[in-house]
Amino acid sequence: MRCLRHGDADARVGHVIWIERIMHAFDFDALHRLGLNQTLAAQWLSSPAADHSQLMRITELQRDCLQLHDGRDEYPARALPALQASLHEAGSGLAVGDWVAVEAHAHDELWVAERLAPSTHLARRANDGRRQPLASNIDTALLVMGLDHDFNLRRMERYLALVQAAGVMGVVVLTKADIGQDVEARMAELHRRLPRSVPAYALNGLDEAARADLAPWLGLGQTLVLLGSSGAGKSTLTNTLSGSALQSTGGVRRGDGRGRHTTTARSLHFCLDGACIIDTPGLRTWRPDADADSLAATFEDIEALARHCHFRDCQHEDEPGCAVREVVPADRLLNYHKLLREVRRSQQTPLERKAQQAKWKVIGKAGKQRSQDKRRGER
Ligand SMILES: Nc1nc2c(ncn2[C@@H]2O[C@H](COP(=O)(O)OP(=O)(O)OP(=O)(O)O)[C@@H](O)[C@H]2O)c(=O)[nH]1
Ligand SMILES: [Zn+2]
Repeated sequence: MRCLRHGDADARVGHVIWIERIMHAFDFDALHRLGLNQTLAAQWLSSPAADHSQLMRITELQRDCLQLHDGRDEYPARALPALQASLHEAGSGLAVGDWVAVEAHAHDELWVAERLAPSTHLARRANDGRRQPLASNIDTALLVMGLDHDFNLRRMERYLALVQAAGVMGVVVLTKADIGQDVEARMAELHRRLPRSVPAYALNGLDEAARADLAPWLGLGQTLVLLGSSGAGKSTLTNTLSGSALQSTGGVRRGDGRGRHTTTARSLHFCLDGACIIDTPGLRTWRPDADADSLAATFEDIEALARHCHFRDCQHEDEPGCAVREVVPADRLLNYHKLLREVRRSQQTPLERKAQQAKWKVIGKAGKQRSQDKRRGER
């Protein structure tokens, strides 16, 4: 992908045509196909920006260069420095999936002037502690896990907790049901461990039937992401859901069923059943991020039981009168504690982390000193 530069004659001619073409009336149907829902549409139409700019969705983002989609075509664009600054100040930033107000300025460039508040937002914590936006306006996360050696309930629980904490619906998809062992036993194990409200499917990602299984999540106007470890079957399932195996390879255009053509973006796949899938490199290597409160909300069984523990600050380890330990499976409890620790650590600023490390160092030294003293005393 490249951004347009001034003086790039060929690009400029093409661009003038784009500008004339894109400045058309609001077309809900075209944008609905890109994942726009009624709520966001109403939010847009009531904003002043709707009078003089165009609503588009970010389909790709590399440094300052953006790719935008208007439901018909893709366009390169940049974000206005003022927008970047205000988002940065709020500890946020643009992400694939954001809906934005686009202005065509005189010097034949498209500029993103505003962002519609996203309904949901997946982010990760970078090494320096900053939040790094990954994807916005996601309705459903398909949590993909293979029924082979990939199967790991603890990891599934972790994905689920963290997408739910971001307000995204988590749906468990166990792939490789055609070759997996103990499929029924593993499904039963999953149902015992996870809340009953979590939908779960075992399927063969290579089989067309997967579309029927997942139909409730694939309707028009829905946006999905697929999360899971490498080799779990995300690409395979994306291909099956988007029918790309049926399309001639290399073709980037396909009909949208209404005689019009829609350009397929690299990070955005259109499902045969109407939904779109966002797939960016960042999501592939996603390290989930959430705050302690929303995490606790997804382990509400533990939080509810904890109110009946004898001690108010019960850690549910070996305290007497613990109401949690005897009901909640030990492994789930262990996972919960591990996640909480991780979340607390990731919420620290670099300075706080340093202070904590220094504290542990002092405690460690004191411990060493004590055991040395003790040994000396024993001699
Ligand atoms: N038999 C069978 N094979 C599957 C299924 N799903 C995926 N595979 C195979 O598993 C391998 C990995 O699948 P991918 O779809 O590439 O996995 P991925 O999650 O996209 O992996 P990354 O791109 O590394 O993140 C491929 O050889 C697929 O053909 C399934 O449901 N059944
Ligand atoms: Zn307890």
